[in-house]
Amino acid sequence: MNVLVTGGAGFIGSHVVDKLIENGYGVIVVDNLSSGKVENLNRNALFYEQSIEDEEMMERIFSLHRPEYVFHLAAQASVAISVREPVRDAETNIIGSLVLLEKSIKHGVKKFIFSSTGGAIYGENVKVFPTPETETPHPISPYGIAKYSIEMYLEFFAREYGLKYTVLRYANVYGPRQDPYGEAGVVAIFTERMLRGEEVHIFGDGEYVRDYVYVDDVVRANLLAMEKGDNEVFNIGTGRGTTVNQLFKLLKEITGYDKEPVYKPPRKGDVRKSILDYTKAKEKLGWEPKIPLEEGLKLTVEYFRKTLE
Ligand SMILES: O=c1ccn([C@@H]2O[C@H](COP(=O)(O)OP(=O)(O)O[C@H]3O[C@H](CO)[C@H](O)[C@H](O)[C@H]3O)[C@@H](O)[C@H]2O)c(=O)[nH]1
Repeated sequence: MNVLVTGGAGFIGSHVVDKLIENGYGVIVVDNLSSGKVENLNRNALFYEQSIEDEEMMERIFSLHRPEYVFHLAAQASVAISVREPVRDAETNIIGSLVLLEKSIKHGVKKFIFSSTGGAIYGENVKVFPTPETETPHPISPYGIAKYSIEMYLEFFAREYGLKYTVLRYANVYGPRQDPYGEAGVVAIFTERMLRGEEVHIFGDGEYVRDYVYVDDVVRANLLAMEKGDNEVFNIGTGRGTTVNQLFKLLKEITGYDKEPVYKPPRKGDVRKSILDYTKAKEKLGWEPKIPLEEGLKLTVEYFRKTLE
């Protein structure tokens, strides 16, 4: 059976591809390598270096390979870039997603599994932690706005054309292959800098709380969504909050880093706290996180050590 993974050369997408191939699926990857890397690509996947906005090419790929499932992970993934360049963000995250949705309907895709954001969708005025899906989204960045728009488009396409979908709202995903050079992905950034013996910067007082979820757990949620959770939205997080200061300490111990952090002014637009309630995913997808933070960080450090050798 053929499945399509957009963003399959990226951090999370490439892990989804690996698992699908391990399970015997024929995997077609569409990735324009804007942030994805060829090294991440599974050699048993069929690869198109292609932007999802390219309607003609998407038509060709869908009619040639007839994917039964679409895992949509291609995105302009930086919140900061979305603030600076909302048009570019919308071209990929809104228009690109719409092209895929149209093709999915036209070619009879069985299910569309959409990677959304838990971190950027609920906004600043949340009162309940861990936050459940019943909290009304109030995205405060073009990135969050685009992700939420696609969630609403999915609802529309389901009602109007019977498209089946599942939305997965991720917490802060970390693990092997996360890019340590971007502006986001604090675990990758800290790990790389500590292993190189470089300065580590903490923005603000370091008391900003996030919910860090290991990439393998996120992959499992994607595969479970093939069978379950039709036309529903799920938080994929751990329900556990960790401050940047705590994260620094944990990684310092694992890597053997011997310097103190350097505190910098707070980063614009950072929410103080984000923790996701995953009760619904547990009940309806049979999903729960399996890798505790300490273990996931060890696995991540091991990976980064190897890439530096
Ligand atoms: O060098 C750094 C980098 C980050 N941070 C802090 O670490 C925390 C986490 O920052 P990230 O950039 O890793 O992630 P965000 O919480 O900003 O999350 C955003 O980036 C994520 C990427 O990992 C996801 O895309 C998520 O949906 C989106 O909201 C923040 O308090 C940030 O200020 C530092 O102190 N120093």
